Amino acid sequence: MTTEELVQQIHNKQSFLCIGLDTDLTKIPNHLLGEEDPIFAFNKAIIDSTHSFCVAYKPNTAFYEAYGIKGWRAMEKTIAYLNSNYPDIFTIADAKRGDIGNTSKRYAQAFFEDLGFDSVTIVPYMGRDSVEPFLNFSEKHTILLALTSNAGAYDFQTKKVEGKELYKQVLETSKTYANSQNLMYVVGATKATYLEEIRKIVPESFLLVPGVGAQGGSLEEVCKYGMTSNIGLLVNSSRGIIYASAKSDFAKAAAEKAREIQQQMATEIKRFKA
Ligand SMILES: O=C(O)c1cc(=O)[nH]c(=O)n1[C@@H]1O[C@H](COP(=O)(O)O)[C@@H](O)[C@H]1O
Repeated sequence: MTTEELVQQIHNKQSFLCIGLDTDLTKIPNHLLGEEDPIFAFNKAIIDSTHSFCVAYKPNTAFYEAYGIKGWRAMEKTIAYLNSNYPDIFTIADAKRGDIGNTSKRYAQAFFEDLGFDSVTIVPYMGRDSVEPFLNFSEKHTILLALTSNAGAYDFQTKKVEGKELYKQVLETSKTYANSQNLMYVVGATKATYLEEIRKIVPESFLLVPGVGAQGGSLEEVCKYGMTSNIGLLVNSSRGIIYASAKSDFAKAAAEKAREIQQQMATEIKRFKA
């Protein structure tokens, strides 16, 4: 999917919501456990009930890999279901990969070609040759961790190296990579005030912003510091939406939660344009 198509979808739906499919068998409603593939059954119900309120879905691969071959199959079925039923939706494999060049190339093939995701999250620590193999794919997006939402982000990402914070170096250096137009960045919603500085370095890039909902980040602050004329934001919530209810009404409850966030987003878009 091109960035232009993503922007169009955001305007059409008045939403820049990404729903995280962090599907956990210990949290899904009991009645689904008797299904042949409970993870896929849960995802399908969540997708069918929420798709009109969001523009992206982000399965975090850890939640699938944890169940071995069954989990991987459920992820394959989920992305195939999205691609055939809701082809306008942007898909993110939250896999946080990155390795030496020839290995990264294989990861890129796995997520972009075999599974058919639009994007994948990548750890920048191994540098240029670990990221560029992902950037080679046209109409695919590489989402580089810049400043993450967790407390450990302060261990390295905000530390100064040669006078500049590491997350700023990640942003600046990655702009020199081949095909850097295919880059997006992760910035945690819990670090919204940093967005002002981040926008000075990447004024137009799309940012994936996880951390509203269960982690307590503020949508209003994210928009205040991070929104651009193309919106430029994909704000993710996982647990706060998909586990809104653990009963048989789980899909309806998720839709209500997603709709609530979509309406806040529509207000933020209006406020920005005013
Ligand atoms: O790359 C991510 O998506 C990510 C980066 C980050 O800095 N913080 C973060 O929470 N995430 C992911 O975003 C999701 C957040 O889930 P909730 O806290 O349940 O909304 C999880 O899948 C995390 O792995």
